[in-house]
Formats: sequence, C-alpha cells, structure tokens
Amino acid sequence: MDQTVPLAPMKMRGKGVSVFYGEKQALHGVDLDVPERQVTALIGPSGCGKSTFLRCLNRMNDTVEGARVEGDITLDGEDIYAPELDVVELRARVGMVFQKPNPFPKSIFDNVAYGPRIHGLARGKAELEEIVASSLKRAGLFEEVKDRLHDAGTGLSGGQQQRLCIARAIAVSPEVILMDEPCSALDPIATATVEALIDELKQNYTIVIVTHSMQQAARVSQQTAMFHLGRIVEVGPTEKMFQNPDDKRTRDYVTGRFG
Ligand SMILES: Nc1ncnc2c1ncn2[C@@H]1O[C@H](COP(=O)(O)OP(=O)(O)OP(=O)(O)O)[C@@H](O)[C@H]1O
Repeated sequence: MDQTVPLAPMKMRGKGVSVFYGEKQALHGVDLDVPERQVTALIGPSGCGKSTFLRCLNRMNDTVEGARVEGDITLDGEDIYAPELDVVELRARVGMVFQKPNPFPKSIFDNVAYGPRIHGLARGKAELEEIVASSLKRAGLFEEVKDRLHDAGTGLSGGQQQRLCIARAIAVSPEVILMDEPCSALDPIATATVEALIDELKQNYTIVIVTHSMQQAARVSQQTAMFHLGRIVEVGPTEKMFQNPDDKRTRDYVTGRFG
C-alpha cells in the first residue's frame, strides 16, 4: 500500500507507535508519515486512538499519568523521544490547538504574547507587539480585535476564541500544528472561518487534524489516515480515501455506514 502523498517531504514520521494507558493498549504499532506543509486528517470511530496518536506527536502523553509510548517518532529526522530532547522546545516546534477553545484568563494581547515571552522571542516591546499583531493577522482575527487587545480573551465568541488559540500557537513560530477537533465547539459559520484558515495556514505549517466531520476531512486535508481499534487500517491521499478507498472499513466510515 502506498503510505505517502507523492512529492512532499516528510516532516514527521511515526513508526511502530504503541501507547499504553496502564494495562490498556490504546495504539498498536501505528506507522504514519506526515507530509510537510500539507494537512493530514485522522479519522475513525470514537475511541480508536486518533487523539492518542496526535498527542504522541508533541509528547502531550507525557503529561498523562500512567501513559507509556513505544516506537519511533521523528521530526525532521530527529527522535522526539530522545532522552536529551527538550520537551518545552519540542512543543514550541509542534504546537497544539484543542477541541474546546481554552484562552488563558488574560487579555487578548497577553494570550498571544505568552509563548514569545517565555521563549524570549522578542527583544523589546515593539518586537513583541509586532509578533502579536502578525500572529493575530495570520489567524484571521486581527481586524476584529485590534481596538480591544487589552480586553479579556475569554470575552470573545467561541469562533474568535478558537482563532485566538490558533494565534497563540502560531506566535512561537511552530513548524507543525496539531488540532484536536478544533471546530467541534463552533457553529457552522465559525467552522467555515477556521477551515478557510487551516487551508491558508498549510502554506507555512504542517498540520495534523483530528476530526469527526467527514466533510471537514474532505475539505481541508490532502492526506487522510483511517484509524480503527488502535490501528491505522488505511492511509492515502484524501481524494482516494473518500472516492475509492481500498478498505471496506474506510468505505463504510466515510459514507456514514459504519456500525
Ligand atoms: N488518559 C487516559 N487514560 C486511560 N485510557 C485512555 C486515556 N485517554 C484515552 N484512553 C483510551 O484510549 C483509547 C483511545 O482513545 P482516544 O481518545 O485516543 O480515541 P479517539 O479516537 O481520539 O476518540 P474520540 O474520537 O472519541 O475522541 C480509548 O479506549 C480511550 O478510552
């Protein structure tokens, strides 16, 4: 089976990835390559391990008590589980946007400035302001908030909050952005705005998105991986996965017949 989308270099590679939560094995030897500057969608029925795999890509499972990860995952060929690797640095390179918008209880400005401040990315006030403005612009939010940057981030609408969280992720110049059902708490209009943004962001970032919406996977991704019971049953170019999948489980799932 062809596991890759042709011509794109691989930004991240997972090989034989298994994850255990205590005694329970949630992933069984998953292989998945993530092409650079493309959107990879992870799909599959609830509990099949999509979020678990996503969290392996920036070692968020390290924060889950009792979780153990086996196998190899590389970023630009570097082992992200190497003992000497700085996890804080890794999470700046591989950022994350969660299901529920989770702005800090701080101003819009401070939400975006948070990462650059802790990573020492700005040499002064003007540079920090520039990073905040450009991150908000790239997240498609600047025009809506430019006159109230010092208001609370939590006062924004759900869709605006999610774009604020995307701006916060972008502000530390990540290379990869992981998104765990980023639109599940949003209405259709805010969803369309975030999807358009994802499409634009792929020019500069590699994106991996977990989604339950088949329409969303089809609209935003170039590569799709179908998970089932902790394994990948099929991975390929999104168009093929939706129009002519090899595996019956993929076919049933993308057409809504999965029982
Ligand atoms: N912190 C945890 N402790 C114990 N088991 C967990 C934990 N997180 C996930 N699991 C289990 O691991 C399996 C995979 O879960 P995961 O959340 O990765 O699936 P998913 O495909 O993302 O599901 P969903 O689509 O419902 O979000 C499930 O059986 C789940 O119950």
